[in-house]
Amino acid sequence: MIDLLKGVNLYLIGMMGVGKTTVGKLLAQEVGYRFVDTDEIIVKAVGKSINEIFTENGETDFRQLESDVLGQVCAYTKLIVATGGGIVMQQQNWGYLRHGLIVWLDVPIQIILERLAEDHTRPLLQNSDPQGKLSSLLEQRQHKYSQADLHITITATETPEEIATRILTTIPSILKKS
Ligand SMILES: Nc1ncnc2c1ncn2[C@@H]1O[C@H](COP(=O)(O)OP(=O)(O)O)[C@@H](O)[C@H]1O
Ligand SMILES: O=C(O)C1=C[C@@H](OP(=O)(O)O)[C@@H](O)[C@H](O)C1
Ligand SMILES: [Mg+2]
Repeated sequence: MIDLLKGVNLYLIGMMGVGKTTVGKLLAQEVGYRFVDTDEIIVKAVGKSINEIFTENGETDFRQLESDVLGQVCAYTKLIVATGGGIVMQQQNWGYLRHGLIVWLDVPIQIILERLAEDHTRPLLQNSDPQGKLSSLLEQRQHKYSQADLHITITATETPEEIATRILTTIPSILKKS
């Protein structure tokens, strides 16, 4: 697998809560790549949580930081990159993502809601109608996510380990196509 990838980065995209950060760490271990998370880099660079950045700086600033970080990250090789769910909405970001292989983790909204029910770290869901918000975000984003090289549809019972294994077993088929 490592030989097949030839150092090419893997970018995980998809809605918040689909498991990009969790599965990304496992993939990095399996492939022997470094793991990076664009949210984590932003938090370290700014010295504020994602919630604080959204509240104090605003989403527009966050999106600029996200693009800056992605632009810097894509200069490196041998990375598994977990992105934030909204990264697909800036056209400029696709130029960066296309440096590597793009994997869309696709999980039904109902499962995401259950996973994030007690989570307060996603500012876009801190309102009275998280289900409505997730639905409208997915509607805006779905056609962007669908431009990934690999679409992984995840069931309610699939573990992060099983998902990582499935991604790694499917990659050879998309590499042959390109
Ligand atoms: N396959 C899975 N099965 C059950 N829970 C999961 C799975 N993948 C992720 N989670 C949980 O869902 C939450 C969101 O996962 P996370 O990796 O942060 O998603 P993302 O980075 O896509 O927002 C975390 O609590 C994580 O432990
Ligand atoms: O979907 C989004 O717009 C966001 C997703 C979050 O990352 P995760 O997808 O890792 O939760 C984080 O970047 C921010 O809260 C905004
Ligand atoms: Mg994440």
